[in-house]
Amino acid sequence: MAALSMTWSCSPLTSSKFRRVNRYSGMAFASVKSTEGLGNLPKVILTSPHGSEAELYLFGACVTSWKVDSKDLLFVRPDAVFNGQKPISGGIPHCFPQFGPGPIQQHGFGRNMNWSLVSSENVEEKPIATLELKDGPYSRAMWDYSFHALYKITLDKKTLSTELTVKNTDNKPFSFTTALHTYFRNVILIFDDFIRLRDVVTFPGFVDSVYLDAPNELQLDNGLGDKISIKNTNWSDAVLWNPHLTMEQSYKDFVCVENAKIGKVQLEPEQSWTAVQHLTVS
Ligand SMILES: O=P(O)(O)OC[C@H]1O[C@@H](O)[C@H](O)[C@@H](O)[C@@H]1O
Repeated sequence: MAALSMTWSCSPLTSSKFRRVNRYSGMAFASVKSTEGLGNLPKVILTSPHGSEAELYLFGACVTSWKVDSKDLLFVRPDAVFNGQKPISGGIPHCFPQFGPGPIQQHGFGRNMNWSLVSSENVEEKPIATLELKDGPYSRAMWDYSFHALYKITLDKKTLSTELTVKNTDNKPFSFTTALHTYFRNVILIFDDFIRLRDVVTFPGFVDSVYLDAPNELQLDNGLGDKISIKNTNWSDAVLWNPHLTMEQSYKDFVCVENAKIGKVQLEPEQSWTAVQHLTVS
């Protein structure tokens, strides 16, 4: 029986002793690139060495495209505007700090403010961009609290992950509701919530439903040959929305499956809340 054994003598890793060799020479690298998108808005492109790509706008921290094998699994509505005034209607907009209608603007101001890119890195061939949003005069006029939100987007071969952390940086408690209002490209409107209920929810017409305490994995059959797993940690609720005839030109092309927190998140000063979403296509 053959065995291979190697003994290494340990010496400090100094640059004079070791020559760095590029294991992946000739291969593509993960990258995070800042550029300009539609309406001259700042855009970030994440490219994975495995060929997948994601695009996000700093305005609203909105991921507008997620391509695997050159196929975009997200959908941007044909009526979307890229003018830095109105939220981008498509991709993955944020609803923060309010989901739906209420005391402040519909779905809150998070999708209507400029976030900043605070870091970009490549970890184990995965490009990662982290965006930040803090309160300012615009948010304070509607919601008078100091907060700090971080949004980390990681791209892998077949997975797009997002991690949202909201911290209370005020000296008083606050509460909020929130969602990731994901628009999926779709043709046959079938939503298969197979993990817990083994139910299939179809979209025969207008659908606008909130599922409290939803399973932490949902499966979407987009009718285009893809099954998309929508897995989450801490997004306890789900929202399904398709506008049907109120958006006649495009309702057949998308469905929104939203990871949400409809029950309020209550944060004391210095406390934070984190929720993760993984979209994986197979
Ligand atoms: O047009 P907006 O503000 O982006 O909202 C779209 C829809 O968002 C969904 O999350 C809501 O459940 C719907 O009621 C709403 O119509």
